[in-house]
Amino acid sequence: MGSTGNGFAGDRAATISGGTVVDKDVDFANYFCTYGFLYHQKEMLCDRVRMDSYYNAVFDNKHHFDGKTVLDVGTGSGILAIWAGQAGARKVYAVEATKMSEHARELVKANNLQDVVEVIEGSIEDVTLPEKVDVIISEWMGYFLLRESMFDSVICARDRWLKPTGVMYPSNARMWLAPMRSRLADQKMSDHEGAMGDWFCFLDETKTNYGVDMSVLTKPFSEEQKKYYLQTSLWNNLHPNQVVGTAAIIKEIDCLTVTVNDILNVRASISSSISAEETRLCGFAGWFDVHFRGSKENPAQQEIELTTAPSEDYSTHWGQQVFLLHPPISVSKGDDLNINFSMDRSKQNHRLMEVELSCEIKQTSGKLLLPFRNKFYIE
Ligand SMILES: C[S@@+](CC[C@H](N)C(=O)[O-])C[C@H]1O[C@@H](n2cnc3c(N)ncnc32)[C@H](O)[C@@H]1O
Repeated sequence: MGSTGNGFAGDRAATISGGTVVDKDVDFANYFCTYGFLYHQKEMLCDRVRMDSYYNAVFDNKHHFDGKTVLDVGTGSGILAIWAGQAGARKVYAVEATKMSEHARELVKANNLQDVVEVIEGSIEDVTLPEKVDVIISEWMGYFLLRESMFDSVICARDRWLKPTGVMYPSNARMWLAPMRSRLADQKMSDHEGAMGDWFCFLDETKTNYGVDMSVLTKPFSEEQKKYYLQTSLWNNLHPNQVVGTAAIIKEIDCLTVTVNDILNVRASISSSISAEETRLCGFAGWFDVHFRGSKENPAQQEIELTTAPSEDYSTHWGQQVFLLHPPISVSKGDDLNINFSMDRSKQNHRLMEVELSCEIKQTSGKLLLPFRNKFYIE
């Protein structure tokens, strides 16, 4: 119907993402391949917080969809495109890079929307649509919002296919950071010590049994293990009482106007105050929220929020990203934290992130503790 999709497999062209040249085959093997499995789509479809937020955003704001044209960027199973169709869209273009598009097409047909929803297999960057759209809907958020860098593709779609009067679903996004406590810090430290203890046994045995001294590899092995156990951020669903100080916003995004350049990195200088009595500062937790507000000219009738903040009642498949300190630091209520946060894309893989976090702690007495600076990897 006037639209073309390039199959991904075998297409060795390179694309540019945020200034990085990306080999599409490598990207497919490293990133897209898991999205081709139904079990993975099902994990997202089972996330009630995610599902309820998008469902309510669409059906509480039918005026954005009724009789309109919609583009679903990365339709996966087709769920968001189907909802847009059920909410009265005249036409929905549902673009998916992987073979999941075949399941999406079947699902659309089984729900009698084949005359409205057109599933297109291909990368959104390569697809040509026959018209511009009123709404772009997409679930593009990765861990700590920006991991996966899928939002680049949504921005590309917006710049090419959204009418000047169009709206973005979601319309806004924010990243948050807060001090936290967790036993994970001790566990990771002990796992690291165990791995290094095991290495030294291995060195002895290799020398005794096979006559080769491998101790020259101790330094690189130790660096590798340190990165794995102590510097890689962790997925966790925290209880709110593990957040021991005020949370601060480190990035705000207006999905209608943001550029890829704006999301290549995140830089923030924030302060936080310890709110728990005597406790251990074990690290920092990062999470995000997105909002469905429509646009200034065409606002939502009902604003919807999707939050991945620590909650007693709900959890999401995104959880929170935890950046642990080794060793933890004793802090008390009223201590002030000045935190510098920076996040950049990994040079090896534009979908992964590297974080630098430094912090200065001023106790209520006025005494300054030794500042620290740590590097982390969001893998
Ligand atoms: C997080 S999933 C969301 C799937 C579905 N929209 C949902 O909400 O359940 C993102 C989907 O976007 C697809 N995707 C990511 N980047 C894409 C691109 N550049 N072009 C087309 N599809 C893409 C992935 O293959 C994946 O199926």
